[in-house]
Amino acid sequence: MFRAQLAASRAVGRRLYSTRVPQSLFVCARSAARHPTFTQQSSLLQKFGGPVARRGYADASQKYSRAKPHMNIGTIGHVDHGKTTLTAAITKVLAERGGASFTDYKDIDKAPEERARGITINSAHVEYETDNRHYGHIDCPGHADYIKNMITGAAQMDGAIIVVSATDGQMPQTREHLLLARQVGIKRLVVFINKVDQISDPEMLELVDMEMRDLLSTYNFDGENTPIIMGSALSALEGKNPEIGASKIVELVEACDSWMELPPRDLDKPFLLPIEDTYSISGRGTVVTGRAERGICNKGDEVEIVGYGSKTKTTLTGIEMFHKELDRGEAGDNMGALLRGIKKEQVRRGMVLAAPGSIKSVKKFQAQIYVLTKDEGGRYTPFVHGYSPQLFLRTADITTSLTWPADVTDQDRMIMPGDNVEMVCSLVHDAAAEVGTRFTLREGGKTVGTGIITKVLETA
Ligand SMILES: Nc1nc2c(ncn2[C@@H]2O[C@H](COP(=O)(O)OP(=O)(O)OP(=O)(O)O)[C@@H](O)[C@H]2O)c(=O)[nH]1
Ligand SMILES: [Mg+2]
Repeated sequence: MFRAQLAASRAVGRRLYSTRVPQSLFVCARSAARHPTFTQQSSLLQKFGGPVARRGYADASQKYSRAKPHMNIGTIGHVDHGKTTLTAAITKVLAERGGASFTDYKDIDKAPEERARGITINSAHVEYETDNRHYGHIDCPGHADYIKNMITGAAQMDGAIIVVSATDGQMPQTREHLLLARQVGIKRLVVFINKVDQISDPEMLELVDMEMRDLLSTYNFDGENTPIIMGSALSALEGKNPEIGASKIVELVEACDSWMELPPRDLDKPFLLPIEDTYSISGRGTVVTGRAERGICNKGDEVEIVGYGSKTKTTLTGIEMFHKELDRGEAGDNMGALLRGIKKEQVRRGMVLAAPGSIKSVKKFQAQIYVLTKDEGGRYTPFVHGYSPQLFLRTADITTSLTWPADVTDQDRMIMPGDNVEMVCSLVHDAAAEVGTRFTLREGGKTVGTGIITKVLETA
């Protein structure tokens, strides 16, 4: 039965794509074999496309359309609360309405190339369209061990759907993810209370609703007005109980459209793209991927690779998004960028691609840091001057030592969970950063603090 559903939604997906491109897809498929786009050749295939793109149908004649505004959202929340099921359900329901190609649960969670390359569970990307918007959607893993991925995944989000199981209510990672969402600049969330098929007592649902509104307010979100949708992702995915299944997915997507605001894109600022991943494409060069944080870039532009001791100039020879070529990339785009004459070894995750001279790489800075409490998933015990956690800044992951600024007289003072302190961070490697850049501190699989740079003390 499932297979029939899959085939049906793929047929919808095919129709959708074939109306977008003037040629029949089979022609595309043939020409794609001769002129594959560079993301197609890379293992990005799974990450950046629905079944159509993944099977190699897209080709260079498919230009990325900017007809609808693009927004990056995703599912966050506690482990097993149903984030992946919900992601699959959204693509299924929208595929039936012609706005997506169905990506099944197993395709999101167990991407074959992830297995082949031996990466642990990574954030997975899917795309879909509503009447008003084009969404890129990241499904974040909820397990505490995968929080590192969640941080870089969440860093690409303009808005998020926080999934809470009605059977459990809010859990430690519900809180941790809310804090991280705040940290990475997400302003508005939509709540999906999942698994309502398992709840018979409406008061229980009311309680989860109230608790979530409180929690949202605690983390400075608009607890009162945030849309909360109650439904069952599994029912929607299995095509059962439409009153808590498909219709709730439609409500959820409408809530995303109306409540989440398109973020202002910093188009006037110099171009900056934090590098998330790198790929080597035989015969063409090296591709870096990530979400452009600010500015615009054009094919042929000169760019600089900054961080980890590098300050290398190169030329941007190709730009792609969701397997479609672009002449221009802009802030908010989740893109692949082809670099001229750069070897894969010269670039790595954590570096940035930037307009030449627009950002410096720093080694030491002063920052305002909030130390998480144990209830927020942080440390149970205080730490002292000299403490060395991992610092996550954009896509970079660097060991740092934390010390008191010289003007603090009591240098032996302990830093308690829940403290808000100004400290000096000395990095083992340099990273592109400036005043106002936010970061997270982690230790042994836990987020222990979050911070913002207030003063640069030493550049690379
Ligand atoms: N009864 C019921 N079960 C559900 C529902 N949604 C998801 N599940 C089940 O809950 C389990 C976890 O679902 P996932 O979608 O994998 O959860 P997740 O949040 O992505 O989990 P992680 O990625 O590991 O954090 C699976 O067994 C699902 O079938 C629902 O609406 N009702
Ligand atoms: Mg999942």
